[in-house]
Amino acid sequence: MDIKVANLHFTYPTGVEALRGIELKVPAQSRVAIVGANGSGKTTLVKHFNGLLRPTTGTIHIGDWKTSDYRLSQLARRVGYVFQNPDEQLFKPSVRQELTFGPTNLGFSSEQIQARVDQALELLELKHLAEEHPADCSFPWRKRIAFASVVSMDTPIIVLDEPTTGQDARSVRLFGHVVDTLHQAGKTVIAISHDIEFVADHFDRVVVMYQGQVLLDGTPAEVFQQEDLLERSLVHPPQLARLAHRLQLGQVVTNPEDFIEALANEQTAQRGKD
Ligand SMILES: Nc1ncnc2c1ncn2[C@@H]1O[C@H](COP(=O)(O)OP(=O)(O)OP(=O)(O)O)[C@@H](O)[C@H]1O
Repeated sequence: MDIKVANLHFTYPTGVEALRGIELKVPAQSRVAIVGANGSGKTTLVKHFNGLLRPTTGTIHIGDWKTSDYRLSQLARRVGYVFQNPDEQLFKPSVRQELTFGPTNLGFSSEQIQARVDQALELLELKHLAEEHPADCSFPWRKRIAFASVVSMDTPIIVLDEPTTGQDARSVRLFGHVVDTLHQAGKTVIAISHDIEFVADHFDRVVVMYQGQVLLDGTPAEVFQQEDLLERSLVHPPQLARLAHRLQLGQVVTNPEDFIEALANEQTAQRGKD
């Protein structure tokens, strides 16, 4: 299901002009990371996708739905939103009930609900906590529960706001695996993230925001070579990309395999010159 944002402006009641003319098209089954400095408008933008915020001017289409024509509860069928702070999201007395709430509200049959809840518990490795109260779990686990409670809704689009904050390396790897699995299942995953290695490893497209506008939009390789513009938006390319740049390897690399290949190519080229 495509997302189309046209000339989106949003001003908070306080007068802060948070979005200033956003144009964005996200085709179905995309993996898009939104990066940028604090206050650049990332959260304000994604909150428009599921109707948590409504445009001051401009339009958003989710598939054939213009969001301004639909209620929040209707948009929840198409866009699942995982809050940055899980405590804004979790309110049920057990993890299982938390995961059951969304699909129940969407009107799935009890068998479908059971299947979705079991899949989400399995995918996010939460089975052992199914009967626990979310409030008794630590912050990283509450974030994981919040993530699972949106996965269980089985929406075609999932938005993650800073998913890896506070997570250890193992959980970051798991979250990356979940992003890849959702993508393979045909879903669009959009993540706001300051974790640039996570972005480089699991997303095909990077949108850089700056002062309420889209500053850069492209593949990780295209975006990470724009060092000057990234500097302005306080985004640091992944360490490997910076190292490759310092070594003048002549291409943008974001993973170890590409780095080794680029280094080997460079050495071969050097030997050819000697
Ligand atoms: N509820 C609000 N009321 C008034 N102004 C707000 C509100 N939420 C955000 N803002 C302002 O809108 C601008 C964009 O904020 P937003 O949270 O969208 O940025 P962000 O890029 O997501 O930042 P962060 O990385 O810190 O989450 C900022 O100037 C922020 O102070």
